[in-house]
Order: sequence, then structure tokens, then C-alpha cells
Amino acid sequence: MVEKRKPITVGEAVERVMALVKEGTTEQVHIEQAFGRTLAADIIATHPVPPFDRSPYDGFAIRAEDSKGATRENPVTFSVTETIGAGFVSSKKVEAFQAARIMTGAKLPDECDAVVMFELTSEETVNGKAKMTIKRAFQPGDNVSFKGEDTEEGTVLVEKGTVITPGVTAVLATFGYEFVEVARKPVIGVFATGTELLDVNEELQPGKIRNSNAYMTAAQITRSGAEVKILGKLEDDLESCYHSIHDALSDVDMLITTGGVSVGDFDLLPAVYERLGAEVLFNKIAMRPGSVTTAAHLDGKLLFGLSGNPSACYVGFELLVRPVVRFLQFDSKPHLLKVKATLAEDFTKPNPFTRFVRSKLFYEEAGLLAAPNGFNKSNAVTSLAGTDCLITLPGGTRGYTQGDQVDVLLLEASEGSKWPW
Ligand SMILES: Nc1nc2c(c(=O)[nH]1)N[C@H]1C(S)=C(S)[C@@H](COP(=O)(O)OP(=O)(O)OC[C@H]3O[C@@H](n4cnc5c(N)ncnc54)[C@H](O)[C@@H]3O)O[C@H]1N2
Ligand code: MOO
Ligand SMILES: [Mg+2]
Repeated sequence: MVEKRKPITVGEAVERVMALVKEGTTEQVHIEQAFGRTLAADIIATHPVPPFDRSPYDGFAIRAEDSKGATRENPVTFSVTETIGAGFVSSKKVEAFQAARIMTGAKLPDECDAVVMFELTSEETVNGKAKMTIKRAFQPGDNVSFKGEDTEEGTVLVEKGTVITPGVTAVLATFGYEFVEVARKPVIGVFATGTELLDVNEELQPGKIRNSNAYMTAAQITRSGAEVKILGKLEDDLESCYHSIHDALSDVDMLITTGGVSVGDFDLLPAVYERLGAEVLFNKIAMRPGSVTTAAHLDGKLLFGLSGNPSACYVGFELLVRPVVRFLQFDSKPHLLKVKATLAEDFTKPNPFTRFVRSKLFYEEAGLLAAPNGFNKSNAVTSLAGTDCLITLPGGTRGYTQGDQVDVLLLEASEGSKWPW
């Protein structure tokens, strides 16, 4: 008699896994390697930006009071004291009716409080002395880029757990972070199990298929922010499976296997877990695809037995492994982002289990639409190529029709959700 497994809800399965995850660890990386990593500490402004009052234009720095009453009919002329390029500071005091030639980004002389751009001035040389004339008045503060106008010292600019984007990188450089404290990426090993598996460079043979799961899962691991170790494929043989998995565990933080978790004669993962002495957290989830998704733990390490069926493997990773990686990256929203979308076509298949339909999002004026993306069985592989979201249909319903509002989990969003279940 085949063993009868008791399905638990997706939320319960995710909870059991997350309950075992400890706080992430950190490391320092050079700013040039920081892109895409996750901040392990808040970034606080260590000085105001800009750090001094500066000119936003190429022009003349003046004392606004001297320009009072300047008009087309009554222009006001200033003597030019010197030229201040960006990176330099004034060397001469700007007195009444004097102006300093100043370039964009240069620090304003202390006595000046306005800048006149070149286009609004006329210049001449009188007796060898540079003069500048304006035909309108300026107020204190006109055309000044003020100290601290971008940010004040002490402001929390980017929070721990944020992925380092090009914009975050600019902030890091602004405040002198040559080295950045980031979350250490967990190393996740991947074994694909199955005697039917060929390598990616092998010709097809009768009864065999190429191993797509290992590469797909590796890409998902990378997308989630972890480091991948592709460990190869394993034959459906208990001895070699056990030894390979046992030995690999010491080299990784987590281990993923694909295939061999159902109830077939050559589904050996349940026996491997038993022989390892690993505690199985669950081996059946009330979801489709991926109902056979299994998780176990041994000596503080998680082992994920993802389904061999490609779509089920894909979904199992995104729902159960991704949040672990994100949590270890200090992400306060480690789960897939859940949004509402309009179902773009009928999906009438009833199912007792929660269904995760591989789908594609469309952005229209009326809002978000989601359409199932082709062949949608658990063993589908080609429909994964165009998948960017999972339509989530609760089990126990009679099916859904076009126009229904449905929950959608986004696979490519830069932000996740706290708890979508
Ligand atoms: N009697 C029952 N049979 C099955 C049940 C069940 O409840 N009772 N569950 C079905 C469901 S649901 C799924 S999902 C699959 C899960 O199977 P396994 O996780 O044990 O995976 P395998 O048997 O090893 O392979 C399944 C399928 O996937 C192909 N595969 C495996 N590895 C790869 C790979 N690396 N790349 C591409 N394709 C792969 C494999 O050739 C099989 O076709 O079990 C059902 N059966
Ligand atoms: O786990 Mo299977 O993918 O439910 O279809
Ligand atoms: Mg099987």
C-alpha cells in the first residue's frame, strides 16, 4: 500500500520553513561589487548634501542687495573679482557692486547670496578691468543650490534590507562608502535526480530527457539573491543518492533536490531523508502544481525536495525557497508581491487545491490583466519561458471566468510582500 500523505496549506508549509530560518549574516564588499547585493545596515547621511551653498549655473555670484532697482532702463554694473571653478573656493572678498565669475558646482563666496546666469548679463572690459551688467533685480537665494537642500545630516536614506540599485550606489559613493556591509549570500546546492536525465549538451535518446530543472532552479536561486552550486545529476539509486547528498551538505547552506519526492518506486528522497536522520517538515501541500514539494531539516540546514515536474519545481522554489533567501538578505517583505488583476480569459478547471497558474501580466489603461500562459500542466516546461506571475486561485471553487478579479503573485517585482497567505 502506498503511503497516504496529509496535505497542509501553503501558508502552513511556508510558516514551518520560515520558523527554522535564523538571522542572516553579513560581509563587506567593495562598492564596485555592491550592485545587486542587499544592504545589511541603514545608510544614514553623514553630512548635508550639498555640503556647502553652491552655484547651479555658470554665471556670476552677487550680493542680491546690490541688484536692487536694476531695470532695462537703469542697469547695474559690477566689477568682476575673480573666476571660481568647481572644486575651488573664493580667494577675494566680494564687496558692494562686485561679482565673482562662478561655475556650476562651485562654492558660493560667503558674502554672496544670489547667482546670475551668463545669459542674463552683458560683459565688457573697461581700462583692463572686467565688468558685468544686469538689467533686473535678484532676491537673496535666487539660483542658489543650498547646503542640505538634497538631504540633511542624520537622515536615514536607505534602509537595511534594500537591494543595491544604481541609485543606492550613488548614495553610497556620496557618503564615502568604499566598502559596504551587505548580507552574505547563502550558498544553495542543486542536485537533479532521475536516471532519465541527460546533460544539456547530450543528444536525445529513447526514454530520456534533458535536465532542465537544475539550470532553471540555478537561475531562480540567482534571481532570489543567493549563490548557486550546481552539483550535477543523480541516478535513481539509493546508495549513491544518499552519499552524494550527505557529502554535499557540508559545502552548502541549503540543499535543493529536484525529482524523486513522490510515491514512485524510484522516488528515493523520502528514504534519503530517513537515512540522513533529517526531520521532514511536510511532504504534501494543498497546491497545484507542486503538491509533492517536501522540506526537511538536518543540523540547522534546510533541504528542499522540489518536484521533478518543471512547473511544479518552479512554483515550489518561488513559494518556499525564495522567502528564505530574501529573509536571510534582511528583506522585511520576503514573499512574492501579491496584487489584484483582472483575469484575461476563462479558467474553468475546478480543483480542490490552491492553484498557481503560470501567467503573464499585461498593463492596460483600465489596470492590470493577467492571462494564463499556455500549456498549464504540472509537467509543462515551455510555458515557463513567458511566465512573469502566478495567478493564485483558491481551491474548492468551480473555476473562474474572464473579468474576475484574482490574486496574482509577481515574480519579477523589486519589492515583495510581508505575508501573502
Ligand atoms: N501515484 C501517484 N503518482 C504521482 C503523484 C501522486 O500523488 N501519486 N504525484 C504526481 C505529482 S503531482 C507530481 S508533481 C509528480 C512528482 O514527481 P517527483 O517529484 O517524484 O519527480 P520525478 O518522478 O523524479 O519526475 C517527475 C517528472 O519530472 C521529470 N523530471 C524530473 N527531473 C527533471 C529535470 N531535472 N528536468 C526536467 N524534467 C525532469 C521526470 O522525467 C518526470 O516526467 O509525481 C506525480 N505522480
Ligand atoms: O505536485 Mo504535482 O505538480 O501537484 O502536480
Ligand atoms: Mg516521481
